Amino acid sequence: MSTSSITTLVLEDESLLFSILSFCDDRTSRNEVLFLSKRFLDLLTSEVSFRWRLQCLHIVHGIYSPPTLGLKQTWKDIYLESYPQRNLWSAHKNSKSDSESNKILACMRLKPVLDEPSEHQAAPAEKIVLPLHQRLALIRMSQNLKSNREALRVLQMQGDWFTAQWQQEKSCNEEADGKEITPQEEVAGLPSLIGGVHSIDHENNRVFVVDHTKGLREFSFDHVLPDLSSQDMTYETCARPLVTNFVNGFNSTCLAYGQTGSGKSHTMFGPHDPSNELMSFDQNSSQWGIIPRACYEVFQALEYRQANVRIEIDASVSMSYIEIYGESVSDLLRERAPCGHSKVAAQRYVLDGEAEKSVASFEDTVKLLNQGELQKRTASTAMNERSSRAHTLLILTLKQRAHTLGQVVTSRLFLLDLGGSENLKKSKANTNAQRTKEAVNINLGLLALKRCTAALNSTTRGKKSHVPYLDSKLTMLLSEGLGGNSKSCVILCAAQDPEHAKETLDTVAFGRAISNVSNDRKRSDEESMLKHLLNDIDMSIAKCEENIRRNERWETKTVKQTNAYDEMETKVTTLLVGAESDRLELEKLLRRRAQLTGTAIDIADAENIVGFGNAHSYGMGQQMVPKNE
Ligand SMILES: Nc1ncnc2c1ncn2[C@@H]1O[C@H](COP(=O)(O)OP(=O)(O)OP(=O)(O)O)[C@@H](O)[C@H]1O
Repeated sequence: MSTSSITTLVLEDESLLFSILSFCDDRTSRNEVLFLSKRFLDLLTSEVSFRWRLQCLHIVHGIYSPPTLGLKQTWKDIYLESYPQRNLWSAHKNSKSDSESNKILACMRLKPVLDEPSEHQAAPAEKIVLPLHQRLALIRMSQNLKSNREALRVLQMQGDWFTAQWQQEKSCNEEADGKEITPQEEVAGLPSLIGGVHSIDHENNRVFVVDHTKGLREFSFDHVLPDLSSQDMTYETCARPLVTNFVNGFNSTCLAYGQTGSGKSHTMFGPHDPSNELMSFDQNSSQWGIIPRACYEVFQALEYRQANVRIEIDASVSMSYIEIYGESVSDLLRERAPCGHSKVAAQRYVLDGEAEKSVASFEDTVKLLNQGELQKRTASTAMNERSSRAHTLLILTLKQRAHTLGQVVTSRLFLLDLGGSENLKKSKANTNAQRTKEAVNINLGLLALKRCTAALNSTTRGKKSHVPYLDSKLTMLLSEGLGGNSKSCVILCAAQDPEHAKETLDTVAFGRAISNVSNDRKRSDEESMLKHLLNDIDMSIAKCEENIRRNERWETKTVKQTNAYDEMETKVTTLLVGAESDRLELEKLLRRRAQLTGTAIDIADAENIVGFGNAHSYGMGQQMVPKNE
């Protein structure tokens, strides 16, 4: 019997063995069957069996599952996640598999500490004195102690807190020198820690960071990768579930966040070879980053499916490779040509798939990746020899049509290498106008990203807050991955070195905020990717209209002026006032909506849109026909 038929048997009729039992009449054979059934049941709950079941789901139902396991993953976990999706490709739809809320995964990857200080390293960090309660917490954690009392005893034994010995030494020194110890000297004498990553608890995925202002702080993530995690482990843990999701017809987003030089490009693309500008994906595949690995796996999965899977699914892949530099979005596959016919319409051009190039194999994607690589803005700074000077977004689009389903299912995989947040002094970008402009553009995009994350986590009067996706091109393009309909993972890249403590703390704090955001994972079918953005604008328009209705009122003014015959006359003018700022906001939103939908309205044409020229309901500062007194 083949593996797939065994698995089908296992899946579809687990009670078969029990039916066999009921047929056994003599005692010996009954015992034998009981023994066999126990072994069979052991097998059923073993990891091997779950692997078989996944194979069966793939072959019979066309549900793709990864070929290998990630960090702390089991086949059972993957099976339990995949099984509810078994009707994805059938005409009979399972609503649970079609829409599901899931939180954004946050994974932390720490750059290994350099043995020798590099020439780009900043000044050494100051020492930080921790408050007593944090110091006790640290001892409790490192020595697995249950109470503060036990931790205090350890601290006293270590003799490095306010022990009798320390107090004695202090007073002796004071007497000998005949002078009082200043508060600064007192602090210097206390046990202290240097800032940065203090320790990592891999078992429970926790990171402890020491910061100047806040002392010791603890952060928990979905995964904290080991210090020397390989590219392979990073991919398996952070990106492979997203690729699986993408092949099964859902949108996925993976982005690398962190300060400059913390390893984002290393994680997303792989190490850069200075002797060869082009990435050589045919060699040294162990060093490939997430992007080449994801492209490779997608084509492998499609090939396997074509050869082995019973459901017939036609699939085509295309790729866009985009650079976001401030408010301009350019196409790396078209020699950095601006996307769209205007700056404002750029994101529409990208989200509508107009920057896509079709790719038939992994080799095709490598060619395009290399083409884009040559166009990227990179430069040497004091923090990174080859620093990305813009945000880079790669979008894989997969269009699939299962013969059983009829309709086309479109899924997108967004892979983003964000520009690094940068302290201008540290990176010495402030000495060069161009570098400064680049850093400011990067930081502005990241700031907008943080604002969106904060809004996604907050509520006003029990309702979800407005998310300012429209504040920057970066957040507009990322709206699917942040609070949209995509399965998302953020890789938090950070340096462990003490001089980067503040930036590391900033990265982990962002990670904590983003990991509280939930996305509503849905199949996008042929829906426009813009729907999400448009919904957001429509909500804002509705809010503005409500404010206008509530606050706007007619105000009558008496104005004295000379008429055409040089005579003084008094005119009564009636104006709509009270919602001027909402009116301006409404105008802005209507413009944005028009740009996104491609209906290039001129605001003069907006007369027909509610709120413009409709004096009964709104009428922006409209003057009524003056009446002579
Ligand atoms: N996990 C790692 N293992 C080994 N080397 C690493 C790792 N992470 C980063 N590096 C090295 O550190 C240097 C800086 O990394 P990288 O260029 O990826 O940083 P970045 O975060 O993309 O910076 P920027 O935002 O300035 O572009 C590179 O030489 C890279 O090879």
